[in-house]
Amino acid sequence: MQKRDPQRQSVVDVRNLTKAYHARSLRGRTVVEALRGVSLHADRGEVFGLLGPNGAGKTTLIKILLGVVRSTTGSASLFGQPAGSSAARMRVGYLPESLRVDRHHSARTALRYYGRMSRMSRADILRRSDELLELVGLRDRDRESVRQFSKGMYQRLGLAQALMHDPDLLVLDEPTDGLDPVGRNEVRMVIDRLRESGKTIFLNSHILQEVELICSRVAIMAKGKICAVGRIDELTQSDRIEEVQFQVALPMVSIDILRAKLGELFPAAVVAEPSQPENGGGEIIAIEFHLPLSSQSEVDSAVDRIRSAGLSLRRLVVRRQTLEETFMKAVRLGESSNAETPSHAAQEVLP
Ligand SMILES: Nc1ncnc2c1ncn2[C@@H]1O[C@H](COP(=O)(O)OP(=O)(O)OP(=O)(O)O)[C@@H](O)[C@H]1O
Repeated sequence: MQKRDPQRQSVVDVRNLTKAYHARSLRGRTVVEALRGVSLHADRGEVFGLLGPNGAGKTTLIKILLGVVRSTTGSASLFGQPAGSSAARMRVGYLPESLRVDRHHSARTALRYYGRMSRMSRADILRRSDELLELVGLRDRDRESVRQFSKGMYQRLGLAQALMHDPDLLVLDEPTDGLDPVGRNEVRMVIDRLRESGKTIFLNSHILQEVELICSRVAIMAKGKICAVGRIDELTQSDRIEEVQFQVALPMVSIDILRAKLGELFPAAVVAEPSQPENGGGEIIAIEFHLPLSSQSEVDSAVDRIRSAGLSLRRLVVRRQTLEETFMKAVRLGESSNAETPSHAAQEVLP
């Protein structure tokens, strides 16, 4: 069980949050339990990622944090203030999934507009716009119509608008969705700079690769519950090995001899490929096989056995669990068991 560092400043603190939507349909009144006892926290300077399949409850959780939707039970606070209170709202910036900026705006006039909405003074709007246009790399394009912007530029402008009132927490809904690799990289770089400057970022994304690159911690949600939460290396148990593939070779033997030798050494070996004679003349016979190993020490001892049997190790591929595999496992488990028991990394201690 993980202990939280008491020195860390909690920014987002969610405890036993539930949300039931009451909806009317042709079948009468229905209740949708969008959140069913969600607890999580994000600390200052963290980039926290929320992952989950459609309908998991991510947007509902974000809406509660922003004070747009009220929870049914439980608590959500930002900087120790109830989510939705004006004290909490003042410290949050939000980039929605599809920000709409009127096409007649330039980056500069759009920021002026958002600054006025935040009741900033003219001088502050000017100063802040300069800083932010620099930060998001739009300083040279600040007077062009946003009509000419690429999606990546548009999204960077979105980040700048969310930062106008200098919030300490940024909530980003699918910040890199629909961007090409260059656009994603640009947005990622801005997020990195913000993290370095001490901002906390809470983002919702379904692009696992992206989350892996950006986030320091993630929570995986399914059916309104958290099924796993922790650092990516904890969740993927980065020391945990999924599959090990070997290629070994022996000179001047037949494939049958090599197979027999392998069978003696590793009865559990699954031979993947028939032998490929090398050197044209078939003097070296190589064979590929998989072993069901799950730890580095098992790999080490398999390598020792291969060497002491006089075999030459040609290739060794150790495949570890990816975030996608972790995600799929966590979601499947969460959906089948209603996520009553979160994975071990989920059992973080709340103070
Ligand atoms: N206003 C609403 N009224 C009734 N049901 C709702 C409402 N908003 C969301 N829901 C339901 O609550 C559940 C969670 O929805 P939510 O939008 O929070 O999920 P999500 O993880 O954000 O999904 P997606 O990735 O598709 O946006 C879904 O079953 C959804 O249909």
